[in-house]
Amino acid sequence: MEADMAVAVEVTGADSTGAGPGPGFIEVDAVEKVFSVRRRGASRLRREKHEVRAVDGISFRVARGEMVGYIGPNGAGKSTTIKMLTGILTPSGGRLRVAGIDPARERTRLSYRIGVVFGQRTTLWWDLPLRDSYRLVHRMYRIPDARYRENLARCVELLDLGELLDVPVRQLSLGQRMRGDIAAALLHDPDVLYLDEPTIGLDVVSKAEVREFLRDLNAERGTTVLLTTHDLTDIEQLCKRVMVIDHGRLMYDGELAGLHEVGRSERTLVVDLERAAAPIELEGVRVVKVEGPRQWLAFPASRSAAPIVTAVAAAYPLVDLSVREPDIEAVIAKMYAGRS
Ligand SMILES: Nc1ncnc2c1ncn2[C@@H]1O[C@H](COP(=O)(O)OP(=O)(O)OP(=O)(O)O)[C@@H](O)[C@H]1O
Repeated sequence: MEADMAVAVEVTGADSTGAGPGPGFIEVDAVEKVFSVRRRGASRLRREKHEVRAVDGISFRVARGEMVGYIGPNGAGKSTTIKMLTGILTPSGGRLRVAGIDPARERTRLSYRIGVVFGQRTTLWWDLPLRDSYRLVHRMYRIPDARYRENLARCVELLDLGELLDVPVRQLSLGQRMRGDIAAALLHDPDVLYLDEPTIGLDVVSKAEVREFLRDLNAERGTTVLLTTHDLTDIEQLCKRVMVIDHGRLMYDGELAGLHEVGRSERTLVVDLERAAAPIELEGVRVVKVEGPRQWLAFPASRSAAPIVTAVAAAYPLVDLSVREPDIEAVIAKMYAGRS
């Protein structure tokens, strides 16, 4: 990890974020998950046993009513963490509690307190109309009739499901199905909602609708939300706090603004030259990309862009230029690049 990224690994203290050693609604202490896999070894004949440390000693606290983003690249360990928090997987080490319940030991009891939405899979019955799926959820969770009716009416209104209740799930669009899935996860009034890629594949309008609903749910009901996503706009619009996991380890736990802070270490000057040229060589400037006559020059954010612009303009005929602040994706990509 680069020196200027050091701030990224500082884990915030116990306070409004719920992080740190104090009690939390979700408590994760030095949790590990090691998978044993068999792969073909050098001999190609025998399969050798390997260990995959999917989650490698993670600790965090989430306070009741918090909405926290849980992000990281593919294979970082996000789903494995969520599966342990639902009780589907048993940790290899460490301690977990959700609403005071040990998920692996009391999975059924926990299921009444949590809701889970996987963006890439549906928990609804494919051939049944939405309404029938909800009736099954009603029975499965033994939701009192009045509460069920009230919750269903609220979800139908806020998620705009009225016209869809009698449509078989397989005929719903992805966005409609996602709204249907979110409703199914909330009919039993869970205290905690785990969302795994809730906006994946949705169009801009559907994404906005899902985000608005989640924001209202959190504000009105105080539902604790742990949100896994590759879409950082989800995080920007929903979560003050974000945790970044990579190679099974927590790399960052803090305010989203902190990630921007990290990113401010470097800015980019984009120059359009009159014609293509070799990468520009200037002290303290790094050429990150060249595309025909356009070059991207990264420089420390603490430096002014003016002398760089002057130097480039003196050496090359310039057509256009702009200075770009890093976006959050670039910041996170940089964090990962720094680690590897
Ligand atoms: N059942 C399993 N058996 C063996 N290895 C597994 C198993 N489940 C996950 N892994 C491995 O553990 C690591 C973490 O996987 P995980 O699915 O938790 O990552 P992720 O962050 O959710 O990734 P993605 O964003 O791609 O869903 C990966 O190397 C994965 O291959």
